[in-house]
Amino acid sequence: MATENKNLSQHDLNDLPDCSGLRVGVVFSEWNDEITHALRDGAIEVLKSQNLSDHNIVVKSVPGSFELPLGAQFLCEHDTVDAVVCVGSVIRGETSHFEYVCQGVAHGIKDVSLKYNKPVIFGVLTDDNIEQSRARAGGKHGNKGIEAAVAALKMVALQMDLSQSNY
Ligand SMILES: Nc1c(NC[C@H](O)[C@H](O)[C@H](O)CO)[nH]c(=O)[nH]c1=O
Ligand SMILES: CC(=O)[C@@H](O)COP(=O)(O)O
Repeated sequence: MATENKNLSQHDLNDLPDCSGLRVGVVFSEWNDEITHALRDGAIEVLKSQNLSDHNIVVKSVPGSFELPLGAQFLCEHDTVDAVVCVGSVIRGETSHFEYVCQGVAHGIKDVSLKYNKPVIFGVLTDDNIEQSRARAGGKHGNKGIEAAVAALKMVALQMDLSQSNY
């Protein structure tokens, strides 16, 4: 569903189980920090709204979006997080570097998620210009950081449900 004219950050978390015992990492990149800080803060807002303690929201930064997968892997390797939310902002420049960064971070995040068998969420904006980014980091199209944190909690709930079911 295209984002155009839609706020995709509207969500219903009422069907989530108690999240107060969860520990979730938020890894954000420093490139385009006007955008990434808004995404980061939106993600943290969701986690706090679901009663995660400040101690259990592990916030780390990396230089750029290309480093998000390794930052997430560091957390999975050295911490007991139940999920990791990765947020970044990649904005197209003059060269094909944009394509390589976007592909690398998308595949990298997916790979870490599967390697550690836990939700590692792709909350990375891949925009043609800063206006598109602003619209998706708290503007008319919502906040992709919120969406990413919602996805993380829903995937943890799914994993916990299936691990406890006696099928
Ligand atoms: N141009 C953007 C970058 N570029 C930097 C890379 O992400 C990476 O840090 C560098 O290639 C060293 O490995 N990163 C963003 O997050 N956003 C951009 O728009
Ligand atoms: C996504 C990027 O790395 C890009 O913003 C860098 O800009 P340029 O392609 O003009 O070097």
